[in-house]
Amino acid sequence: MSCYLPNTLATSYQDDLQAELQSSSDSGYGSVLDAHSEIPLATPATNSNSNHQSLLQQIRYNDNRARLARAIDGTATLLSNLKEHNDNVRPSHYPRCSRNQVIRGQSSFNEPESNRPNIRPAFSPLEDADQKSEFVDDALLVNSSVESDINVLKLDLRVEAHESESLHTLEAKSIGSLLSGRFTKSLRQLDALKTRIDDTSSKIFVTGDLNAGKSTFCNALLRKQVLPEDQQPCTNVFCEVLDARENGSVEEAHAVPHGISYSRLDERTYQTYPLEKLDDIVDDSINWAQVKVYVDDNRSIDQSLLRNGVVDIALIDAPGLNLDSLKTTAVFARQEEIDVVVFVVSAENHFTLSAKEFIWNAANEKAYIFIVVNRFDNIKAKERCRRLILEQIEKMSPQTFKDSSELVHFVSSNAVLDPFADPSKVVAFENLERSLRQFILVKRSKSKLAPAKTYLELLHRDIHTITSTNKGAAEKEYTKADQELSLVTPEYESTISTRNAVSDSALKIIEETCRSVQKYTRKHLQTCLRTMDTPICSYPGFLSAWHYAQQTQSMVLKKVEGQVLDCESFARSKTVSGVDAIRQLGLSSLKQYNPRQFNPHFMFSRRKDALERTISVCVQWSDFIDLDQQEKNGAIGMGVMAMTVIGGKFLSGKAILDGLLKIHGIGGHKLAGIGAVAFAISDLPRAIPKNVAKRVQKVLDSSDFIHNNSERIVRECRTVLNMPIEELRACFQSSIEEQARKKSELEKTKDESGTALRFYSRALKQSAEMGSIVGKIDLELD
Ligand SMILES: Nc1nc2c(ncn2[C@@H]2O[C@H](COP(=O)(O)OP(=O)(O)OP(=O)(O)O)[C@@H](O)[C@H]2O)c(=O)[nH]1
Repeated sequence: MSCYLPNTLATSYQDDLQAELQSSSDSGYGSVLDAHSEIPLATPATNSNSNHQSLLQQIRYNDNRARLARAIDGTATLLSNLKEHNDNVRPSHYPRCSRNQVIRGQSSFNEPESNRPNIRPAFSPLEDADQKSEFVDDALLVNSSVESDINVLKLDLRVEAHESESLHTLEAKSIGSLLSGRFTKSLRQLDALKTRIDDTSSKIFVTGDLNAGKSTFCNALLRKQVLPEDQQPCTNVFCEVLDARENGSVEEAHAVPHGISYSRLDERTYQTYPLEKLDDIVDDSINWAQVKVYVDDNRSIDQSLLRNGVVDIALIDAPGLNLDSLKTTAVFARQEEIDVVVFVVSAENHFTLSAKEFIWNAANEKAYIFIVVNRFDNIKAKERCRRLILEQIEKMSPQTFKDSSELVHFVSSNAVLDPFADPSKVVAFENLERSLRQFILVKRSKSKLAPAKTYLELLHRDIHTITSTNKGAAEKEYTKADQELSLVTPEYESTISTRNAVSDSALKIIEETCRSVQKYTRKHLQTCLRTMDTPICSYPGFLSAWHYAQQTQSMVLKKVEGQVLDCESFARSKTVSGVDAIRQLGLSSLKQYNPRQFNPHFMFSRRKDALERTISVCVQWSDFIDLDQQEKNGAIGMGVMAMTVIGGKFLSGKAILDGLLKIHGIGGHKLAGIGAVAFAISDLPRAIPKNVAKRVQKVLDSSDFIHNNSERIVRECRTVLNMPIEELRACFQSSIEEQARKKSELEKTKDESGTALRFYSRALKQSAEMGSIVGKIDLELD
């Protein structure tokens, strides 16, 4: 476990150290130590500064690590929210922009230009919405230019979209689902980065020419004689030196056979040896692929390399390089967990061909290599040796040569554990150790923290682009819905009130029409019935009295029926006017109103109408005598009786006459009878129309003829007039329903886009803040 200082403590301590360093004449590592000389120029004061700087770097590393860890957590939460919104609320838009817009965008992240990843400049987090709104046109659509705008959240639509779908036909849902996949992938990546920056283990890979003193160098670092040293090449197996606390504080060696994946907890994967037996194992490359050497290092964290307060370091002592081992060693050095490659070269031999090839390749991959020029004590012309070696390094790794004061050290490793050695050699080695510690931190910062920082920056640029796009789209959608609602709502309310007003007016038209028709019908029929007792046809004479009565009755009935038809005709014309008036209401108030064809001739054309207007009456004997007048003449009782006896039998005038005479003869008042008969005959032209009218009237009264017909006619008018009203209502209803549907959709859109607007505004702000924090993290530890 590493010992991290709390951030607040770290910051205050950092400030103190900074102040102290500023007051010092030395500004950094390079000026403190002449790394090319075995005899250090450092004084105790400068050594102290160097220690402080080393500690300061540790603090800064831990501070950066903690800030990146917080940024990763915050970004993961933000990304989860974006995914949740995209998955469950509404699919996100994917930006489409032109290259011009990309060029116009400026990065706001506080990072030196040279350190920025090789990506397009993103929009400033606090950029105004106008610029963004240009960015969101056709937001749902994508085109190839989008590839240059989005990095880690980029949708590879050529691969991810179904072949049959062109980019422009991808629906919002499909884009949302593709984005969701990207969010998930990015969340996984954040998780991996968090694990990576939380990982405190680090490996130093020590390689070099045969017999250059690699094992001696490792032992010097450990301040312990652990690895076998020999005059002749003896290390044939990769030896990894680890802290014994990782092995329950037991010092021992685990020899791992070829083809076996080592697991400390699984004893089947290795064979255990005491450290004293290492000589036998490291030589035996036939049986062992690698050896794990657990060593106790109880020194304080500022002295111990295995446990230095920031990282848990493992040292790997590799077999000496030759043409056979070159390939294997190069593969080993390339491993992800190798943070630092230390190349040990003998000052006496300089670089061999294998060494040159290895450094050349490793320099290309790891950029910087820490070079230990060992056995410097054996060199007399030290300056010449240093110059020659540096010239070689310049050719192999220009980067390493550039920082050679920090990365190239001329030492004598065997002096460290030699109690009689020249102290200056030990000091030189200690300076190497400090450089190595710094180098490890710098490398670690680059290998562990830099990828996290770069990824977070890229991700926040993408999140910024996507949230800007979505915010812009939501804003546009909200404004549009709001504007449309401000038109649709009053229109909808107006349609409802117009519908009510039109309905009232139409009902009024119906009532007025029906009232007028009813009034007309009643009055007309009543007048007709009152005036039908006047002779209606010419009297053909006594002998045709029966025919006269029949004709009179027929004409009376026809007259009544005619008057009913007249009323119907009046009602029809009134109805036509009413229908027209109602339709006019519809035409003036509805945009889409196509009334059905109306044929007024179909009114009153049913069989029922014909029956209602027809009167069924038969001619009767009483039609021939005016009973009122006979009563006055005193013969009523006899006449009535006689007529009752023969009533219905006479068929002609002669028969009537005979009948009348018999009636009066039987009564014994012959003369009076003859007189009465004569009167009755003479009264027939007047009596018949009067009696027929009276009887018809009676029949009509008893059958409620006027009322029934007026009701029938009015009912028909009402039925017909209701039709255009129903049409109008239906039209209004569909118009209102359409407007209500549109209104409800707009309200929903406004509500949803308002929610999205608030959500993306928040996300944009959070991303801008986090992006800015990440941008300010300076991983340079020098
Ligand atoms: N004079 C001198 N001798 C050294 C120095 N460092 C190591 N040696 C000697 O060099 C010889 C080889 O040292 P090793 O540490 O075994 O070399 P190596 O590189 O590990 O050897 P292999 O891995 O087996 O190839 C030993 O005899 C060491 O004592 C040094 O700085 N000065």
